[in-house]
Amino acid sequence: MENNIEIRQMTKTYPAFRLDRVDLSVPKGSIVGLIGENGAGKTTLIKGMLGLVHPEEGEVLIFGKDAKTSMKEIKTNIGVVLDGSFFMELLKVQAIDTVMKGIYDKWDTALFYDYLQRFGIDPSKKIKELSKGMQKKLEILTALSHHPKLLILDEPTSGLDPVVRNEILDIFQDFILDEECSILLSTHITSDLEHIADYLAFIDNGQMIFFETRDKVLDSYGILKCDQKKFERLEPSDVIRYRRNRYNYEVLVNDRHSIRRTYRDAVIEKITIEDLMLLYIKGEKLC
Ligand SMILES: Nc1ncnc2c1ncn2[C@@H]1O[C@H](COP(=O)(O)OP(=O)(O)OP(=O)(O)O)[C@@H](O)[C@H]1O
Repeated sequence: MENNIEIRQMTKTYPAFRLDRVDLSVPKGSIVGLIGENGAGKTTLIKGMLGLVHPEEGEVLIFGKDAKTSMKEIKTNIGVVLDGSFFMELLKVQAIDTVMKGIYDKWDTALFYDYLQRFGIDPSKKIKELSKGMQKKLEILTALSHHPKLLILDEPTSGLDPVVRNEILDIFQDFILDEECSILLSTHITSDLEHIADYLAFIDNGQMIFFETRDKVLDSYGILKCDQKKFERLEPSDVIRYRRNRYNYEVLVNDRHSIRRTYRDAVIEKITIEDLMLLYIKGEKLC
C-alpha cells in the first residue's frame, strides 16, 4: 500500500504543549479522520506537515517527497482548507477564478463554475455576502478546482448544517474514488467520520493514541457496563479507561469479542467514536 502522506516522529514544542513523536500515514484512496479534543495537537500536526510551523524533529513525506525541500512542487497537487482561513472577503466569487488561474497551472475554470452551479453559489456575489456555510463550501470547492491529489482539511464541516455537511461528505467520497487521491481531515463531528473515514487517528495531549481502520475501531472497542462487584473482578489489563456513574461502571475495552467470552454475563455494548473519545479522555486509568 502506498501512502500520499507519511509523517514520522514529528515533534513540536510550545511553552505549554508538546506534540510528541507523532507518526501518521495517509494511504492512497483513503480518508483519514484526525480526532482529539480541543488543544490535542491536530492543527499543530497539520501545520507542521505543511511547513506553516516548524517542528524540531521528524520527517514528512508527501507523495514520497520530502516536504521540507519539495513543498513548492508538492503544493501544486494539494488542496488545503484550514480552520479560520477565509478568502479575500471583499472580492466577488468570480474573482477567485482570476486569482487562482495565476497560482495553479492545473486550475480548471470550467470545473470551478461547474461546482458553483452544483452548490448554488452565485459567481457575481461578493464573498462576504455569502452565508457561513456557503463560504465554507466555496473554500472546499476552490481547493478542489485545480485537480489536487490530496486534500488537507482542518475542521471543514464545523458550523455547517446537516444538509450542507452531507453534500460536502459526498464530494469527499467522490474525490477518493480513483484510488490515487486521499483526504486528511480533522473534525469534532465524529459522526461524519463514522460515515466516510477509512482510518481514524486519535491524538490526545500531543500523543498519537491510535491509528486504526474505522472498521477495526468500531468493531473491536466496546463499553462494558457492570456493578462494583463485577468491576473488581476484571483483569486490570482489560480496563483501558473506566468511569464510575451513580449506579454502575462504564469500562472502555479494546477487544469486546474476546472480553465477552471471558466475562460471559457482562453487558458489553458497541461504541461510537464520540463515546470512545469521551471515555478515553475523561475516564480514569486503573494503574
Ligand atoms: N503559536 C503557538 N504558541 C504557543 N502555543 C501554541 C501555539 N499554537 C498552538 N499552541 C498550543 O498547542 C496546543 C495544541 O493546539 P492545536 O491548535 O494544535 O490543537 P487542536 O487539536 O487543533 O485544537 P482544536 O480542536 O481546538 O482546534 C494548544 O495547547 C495550543 O494552545
